[in-house]
Amino acid sequence: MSVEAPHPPLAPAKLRGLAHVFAATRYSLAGLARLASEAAFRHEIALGAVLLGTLAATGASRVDLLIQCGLLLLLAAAEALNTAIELIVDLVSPEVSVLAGQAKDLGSFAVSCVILANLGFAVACIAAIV
Ligand SMILES: Nc1ncnc2c1ncn2[C@@H]1O[C@H](COP(=O)(O)OP(=O)(O)OP(=O)(O)O)[C@@H](O)[C@H]1O
Repeated sequence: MSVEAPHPPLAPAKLRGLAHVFAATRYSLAGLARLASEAAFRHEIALGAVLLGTLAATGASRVDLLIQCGLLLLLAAAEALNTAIELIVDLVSPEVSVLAGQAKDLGSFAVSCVILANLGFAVACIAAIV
């Protein structure tokens, strides 16, 4: 008698219209909850609070604050994609390999670039004010 292997859980059915919008919002919130469990993301939130607080305290314009918020959102997006890369690499290559290391290093570099853009913009704004 042959024993069948258990089926992997099926992906959710494709939705359309408003149901798709609500489902996409639910998936995004689940992604945000997963990201919040990453120490790096919590450090970036702290960095964002410091940058926005410093800009506000030095009298930066609303436009500058909006641009900084946009750069911080880009940082959150980069960190989310970096975390996704790390999860996929750990899934397909849990053993040490050159390609796995390079994939993770590239994700880290992407995050570092956006952190530098945030710091550079904040410093330039503050230097222009004081
Ligand atoms: N499977 C692997 N093979 C080879 N090198 C790896 C592997 N996993 C991780 N590394 C190396 O270790 C580094 C850190 O990987 P790790 O998964 O611990 O990321 P992390 O410290 O959690 O990153 P982050 O702080 O961005 O979440 C990688 O950038 C890579 O250089």
